Amino acid sequence: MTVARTLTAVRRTLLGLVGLQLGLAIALSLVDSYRRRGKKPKPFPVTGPQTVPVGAGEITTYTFGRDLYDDMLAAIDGARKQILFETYIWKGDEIGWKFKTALTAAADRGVDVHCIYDGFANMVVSPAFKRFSPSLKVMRYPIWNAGLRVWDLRRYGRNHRKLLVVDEEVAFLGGYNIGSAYATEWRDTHVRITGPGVWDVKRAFADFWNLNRRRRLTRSERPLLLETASDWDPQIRIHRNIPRQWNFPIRSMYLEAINRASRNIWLTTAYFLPDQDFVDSLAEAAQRGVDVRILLPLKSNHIVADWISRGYYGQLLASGARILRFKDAMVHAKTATIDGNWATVGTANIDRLSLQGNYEINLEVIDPAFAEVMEDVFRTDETNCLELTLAEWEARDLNRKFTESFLAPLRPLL
Ligand SMILES: O=P(O)(O)OC[C@H](O)CO
Repeated sequence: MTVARTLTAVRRTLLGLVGLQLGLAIALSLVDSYRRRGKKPKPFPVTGPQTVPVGAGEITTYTFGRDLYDDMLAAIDGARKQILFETYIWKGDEIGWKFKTALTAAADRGVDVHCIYDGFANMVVSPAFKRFSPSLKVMRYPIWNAGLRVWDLRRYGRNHRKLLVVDEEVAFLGGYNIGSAYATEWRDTHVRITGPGVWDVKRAFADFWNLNRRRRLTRSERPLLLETASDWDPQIRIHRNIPRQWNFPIRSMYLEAINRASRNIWLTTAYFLPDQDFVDSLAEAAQRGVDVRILLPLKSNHIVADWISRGYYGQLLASGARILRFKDAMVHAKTATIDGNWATVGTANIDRLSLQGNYEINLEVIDPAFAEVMEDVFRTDETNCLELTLAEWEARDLNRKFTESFLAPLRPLL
C-alpha cells in the first residue's frame, strides 16, 4: 500500500469516527428531548434572599428566580439616571416581556437605558420581540463577529454575561438569564451588590459596549463611562473574561483559590467540563485532606454535556472528592465557596466555552459573612442531592463506559 493510500484510509477512519461521535451526540439529544416532553420539574428547596454587609457595601444572594426578578424589576422602575442591562438569553415570554416593558418605560421617562443581548443565544426568539423602541439603546451582539478575520479566534466568544446596573447604586450579576422557566423551575444563584463594587460592574458593561459598538463616534460623542472609580474595596473583585483581549482571569481566579484551600471547596456548576489541570487541582486538594464537594445537575438540559462530564468522575471520586447530583430540577448556578472565607458567584460555567472562550463576569469576595451565606445555600442544595459513590460509579454497566469514552474526544468543543 502506498503512503498516499494509507493517509487516505487514516483520514477516512478519523472522519468516520468524528461523524459517529456527532451522530451519537445528536441521537442522545433527540431521545432526551422526546422523553422530557410535557414533564415539569419538581419544586426544590430554596433559601430566601440573604443580605450581608461586605466592605463599604452590601451583598444580597438570590437562589430563586422570582425573588430576583421582582427586585431587578423594582430597581429598573426606580431608576433615575441610567440603566445598563446585559443578558445572554432574553426569552420573548412573560418574564422577558416584563423586562422589556419596564426598560422601555424607564427610557420613556428620560432614563438613559442601554441593553445588550447575545444574537446566537436568542436566534429562536421571535423577531417581533427583538424590535425595540428607539428610546432604548440596544446592542445585539452579532452571531458572526469575526467578519473577514476568520482566523482570529479572539472574535468567536459569545457574550455569556448576565448583569444589570441601575444608577450608581446597585448592580446585579450571576447565573440567571431572563425567562419564565428560570423564575420558578431552575435553581440558580445571583447577587445584588451595593457600594464600590457597583462601579466595576458598570465599567465591565461600558468596556464591552465601547469595544463592540458598530458605529464610529461622532466628534461630539464620548465613549460610555470615561470617568474612573474613586474607591477600592479590598474584599471584592470583579473578574471579566474578555476573549477579544485574550484575557481569561476567571479560570486563574478559581485555580488560585483551589490551590490554597485548606478546609473545604464546595463548588456548584451547571456544566462540568473542566480541563485536565482544573481536575488535577481539585483532586490534589481532596488528596491533601480538603473537603471537596462538586454539586451538579443529575440531568442537565444538555444531555451530551452530562455524558462528557462523567468522564472526570472516576479520577475525582478516587481522590476523595464528593459528587452530589441535584435531582428533579436543573441547577444552573455558577458558584464556589472555600475555607469559610472565599466565594465566587458569576456567569462562568466550569467548561472550556466559559473559562477559555466567552465573555464572562464573576464576583470574587473574601469575606467570612458572605462565605457563610454561600455555605448555607450549598447545604440547602445538598438536601436535594443524590451522592454518587466510587463503588456505584465503578459498578456502572459497559454501555455507559463505552458511551463516555466514545464521546470523550468532543470535550475540547465544550
Ligand atoms: O449558557 P448558560 O449557562 O447561561 O445556560 C443556558 C442554557 O444552557 C440554555 O440552554
